[in-house]
Amino acid sequence: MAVKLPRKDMFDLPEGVIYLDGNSLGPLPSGATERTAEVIRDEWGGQLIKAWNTADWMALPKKVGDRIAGLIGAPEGSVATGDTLSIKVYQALAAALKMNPERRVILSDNGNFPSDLYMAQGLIGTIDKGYELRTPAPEDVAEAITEDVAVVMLTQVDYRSGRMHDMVEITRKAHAVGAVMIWDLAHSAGAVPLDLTGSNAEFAVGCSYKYLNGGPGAPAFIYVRPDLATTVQPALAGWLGHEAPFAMDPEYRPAMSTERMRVGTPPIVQLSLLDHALNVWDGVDMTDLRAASVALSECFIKEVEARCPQLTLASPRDAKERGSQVSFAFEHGYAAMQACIDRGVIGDFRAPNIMRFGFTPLYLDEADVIRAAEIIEEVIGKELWRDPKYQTVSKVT
Ligand SMILES: Cc1ncc(COP(=O)(O)O)c(C=O)c1O
Ligand SMILES: Nc1c(O)cccc1C(=O)C[C@H](N)C(=O)O
Repeated sequence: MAVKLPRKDMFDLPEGVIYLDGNSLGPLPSGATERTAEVIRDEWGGQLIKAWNTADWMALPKKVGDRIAGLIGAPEGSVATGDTLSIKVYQALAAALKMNPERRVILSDNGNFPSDLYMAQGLIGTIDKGYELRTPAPEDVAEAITEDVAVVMLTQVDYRSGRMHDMVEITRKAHAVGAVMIWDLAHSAGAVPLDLTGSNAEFAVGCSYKYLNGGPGAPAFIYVRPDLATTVQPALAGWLGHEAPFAMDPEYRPAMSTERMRVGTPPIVQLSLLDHALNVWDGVDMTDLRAASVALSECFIKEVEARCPQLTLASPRDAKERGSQVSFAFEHGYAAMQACIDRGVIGDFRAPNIMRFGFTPLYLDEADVIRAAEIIEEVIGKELWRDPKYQTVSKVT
């Protein structure tokens, strides 16, 4: 049975904070501290190296991958976890290029997260076979899927604007010209309903520290379409992707499953925390979540636009074209965001002028959104952002 949203009691949020940054780093799920302490004390401390077997640590990446699969419309056994998202982007891209050896074009868009583009640039430099990375504007991507494209690699929900690509339609276009499709779901997993199986995409990747609330540095995931799981060639051929890691075979023989996308030792403490964090999704219907996310975002846009004519909506106005975040452009966005944070409304800033707010119906309701809009109105209307203390830009924005 679907549970009612929000589930605020399932998170340990600080008093007096309206958290609109779960799209960058999800908050601490209740009980996660205790679960993590238990893993450290009882499993690592008490069982030492035996815990790989006695606590079944080695099975944890797959267990967590199966739970994530359930949230992204993928079958059991199709998702491997570990490493960072940047690494998983590299792995997916390297494998995808091998599937299309005659072509030399990687198509992405110029709104993609820089690390995805850097990974492509780095890989191209390493292979050194004349590959080209094309990055048209997001709205021109569909048109740019031409017969010379080897791989289309896109982030479904744009990290800055929240603009959402049509996963089914773009994948269909990619396949129509014989290109391989990779989706980065960093800003989608746990934010919008997904049907990876239905999309027919070959690969998807994502992180678990945003809407999945796995904590800073939580492991990433990679989906491989099941029919490719035993043929895809992992470029990062680590020992834990080997069919029999403890055979200590000097020859690499990939596992006959998606587990071949594993590389090295899994981060057990962080995976255990993520496994615990995923409990909040039990019984959540993603259609209900989406409906609540749209309602919160629409309410926020309406309230902020009515109160702050100085801000310009930088996200699509049509909810169908947006993920679960809303961005506003404002020349003094950095300072204004610091002033909001000081008053308990936590969003973030993305250069050059974007104030970014994430909507996570697991722990937000309409009253939070209206209160946040009131505080933003105060900051903008009274020009509180002019205070000199908000002008120094921190290392992490
Ligand atoms: C779309 C997207 N891709 C890649 C990354 C990089 O992820 P990581 O730092 O985990 O490698 C991020 C976030 O930082 C992201 O939002
Ligand atoms: N991964 C991050 C980090 O290590 C520090 C600060 C922010 C992040 C983020 O995830 C940024 C995020 N991908 C974004 O959309 O901007």
